[in-house]
Amino acid sequence: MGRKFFVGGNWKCNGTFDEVKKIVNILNEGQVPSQDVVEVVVSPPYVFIPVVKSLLRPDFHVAAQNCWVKKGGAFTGEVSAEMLVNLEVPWVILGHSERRLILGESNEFVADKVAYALSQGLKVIACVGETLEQREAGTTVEVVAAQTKAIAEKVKDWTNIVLAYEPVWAIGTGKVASPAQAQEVHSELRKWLQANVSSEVAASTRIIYGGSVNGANSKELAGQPDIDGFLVGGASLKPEFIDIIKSAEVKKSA
Ligand SMILES: O=C(CO)COP(=O)(O)O
Repeated sequence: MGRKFFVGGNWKCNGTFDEVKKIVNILNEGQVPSQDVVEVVVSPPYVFIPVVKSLLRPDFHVAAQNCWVKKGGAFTGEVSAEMLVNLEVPWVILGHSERRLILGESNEFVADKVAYALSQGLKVIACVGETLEQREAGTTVEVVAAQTKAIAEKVKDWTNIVLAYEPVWAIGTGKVASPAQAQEVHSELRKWLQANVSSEVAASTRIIYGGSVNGANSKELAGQPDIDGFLVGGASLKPEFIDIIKSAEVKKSA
């Protein structure tokens, strides 16, 4: 199958110029498995992308945290996919729950963004996930399937998509999904892809987990068969991000 382990660090709206340079130093000094074993991407706020790109070790790559839904133009405050391509930013995170819930991005809007970013040559980390209310109502699988379906309706080629399952109740709360809870949803997402897209896409698409991942819980999560990596928030700003990257070794020896 060959799904290479993927670890993304989502810095969200954090950091000063000096703090960002410090984080990059920590990353540059970290001893991690080779690029054959793990793909590492960090996602600074837009304004820090150039400095991070210029200082970051060449085996780690950069992602933007969002981009505009279509070609740039008169859209004050937005950054277009073409601009990211122009700056040689290879990845973009789209559909993060903070954008869905705080900024009101719908499943369709996120799907349009994914399709447009891919059409411009970007690789996309597409996020899905349920709220606590939805989990308690027993609708988790329905919710993530609807989010994934909206994307599948607008995208034919899944080669450049990583799907990130991020339960909203686990984000920034310290309440990590148990390995079994995360595995269950990842397995359902893979089954959904198999039934609705293709067996090939189901087998090859990386499904990564996000929500209170840290250096202490990443190994056990990585041991689950359908967890192909992580999207890390808070802990990606700390030295333990290196330990999370190292959890890729669990897969290698599996
Ligand atoms: O939202 C996340 C990554 O995109 C997860 O955030 P935390 O790791 O801080 O819970």
